[in-house]
Amino acid sequence: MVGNMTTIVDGRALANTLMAELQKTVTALAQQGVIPQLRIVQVGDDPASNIYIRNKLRRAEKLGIDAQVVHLSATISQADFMHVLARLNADPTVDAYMVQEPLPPQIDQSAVVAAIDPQKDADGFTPVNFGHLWQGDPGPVPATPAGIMAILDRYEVPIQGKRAVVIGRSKIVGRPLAAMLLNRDATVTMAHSKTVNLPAVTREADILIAAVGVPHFVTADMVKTGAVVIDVGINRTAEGKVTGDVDFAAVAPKTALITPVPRGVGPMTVAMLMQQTVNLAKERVGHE
Ligand SMILES: Nc1nc2c(c(=O)[nH]1)N[C@@H](CN(C=O)c1ccc(C(=O)N[C@@H](CCC(=O)O)C(=O)O)cc1)CN2
Repeated sequence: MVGNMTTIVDGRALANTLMAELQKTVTALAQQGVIPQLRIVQVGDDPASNIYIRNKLRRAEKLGIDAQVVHLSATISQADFMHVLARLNADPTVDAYMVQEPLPPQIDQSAVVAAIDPQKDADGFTPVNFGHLWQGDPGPVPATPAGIMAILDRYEVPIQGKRAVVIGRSKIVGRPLAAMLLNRDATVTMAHSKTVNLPAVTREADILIAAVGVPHFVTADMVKTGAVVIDVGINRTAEGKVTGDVDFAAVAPKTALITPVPRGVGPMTVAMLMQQTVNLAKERVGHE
């Protein structure tokens, strides 16, 4: 049971709405002879990555984006990997590409991200684009936090002046999301594994974002009544199901709005990647 006043976000429906809007741009580009070109670099065969990549390919095909996987061996060397990235950077037919994470241990992830051409950075992970984001002048931005901001906006959650607490400081979610919230004039706290008295910190939040990677980490006592709670967790149970970082059943009745897992933030990640690919393709055409 969820409290009367709780809104449960439907991330899949919202992603569909945004994609229907994006479809108009893709159709207009196609009329100019432009098909956005996305490449997804996959190293090895991580089962979860296979699912996410399949979702991305499906979504791209439906929209009319040409998305192709560059599949590399799990044992590829750093040097060979860098050659693949150099080829993608130099290929004028590629608008945007991303390197699916996680990467195998022999690969230096920071070096990989730094080697991506910032103008083809579908994920918004490069240091250059990260810098732009933190300067309040964003270019391409990471898809998951962009999806969270889209949820907040489409569900008309006020951000300016609100206290936002982000639990988790990853490069994919926590750090860029903190910058995005700050750019929208929230008062942002970044909490993490070394934060002292975390429940006292999270109880201050008007907007609480859990990006920890621990199932049911956020319990009801950590949440202020009437808060907005965004669950970024994708944790696999022993039964192969997906569960979030928030104890949904206990927390939801206290909230004004909450995202479920699955069908909350996850589908928005794929939608935002599509949006970013189209933006980068548009920029290329504009620059021609
Ligand atoms: N280079 C990147 N690697 C990874 C990213 C990323 O943004 N860029 N994010 C995640 C994986 N990811 C996208 O790549 C992703 C995760 C989850 C979903 C999603 O739709 N989840 C569904 C559940 C699907 C399931 O059954 O597993 C949901 O929440 O409803 C899409 C994309 C890590 N790597």
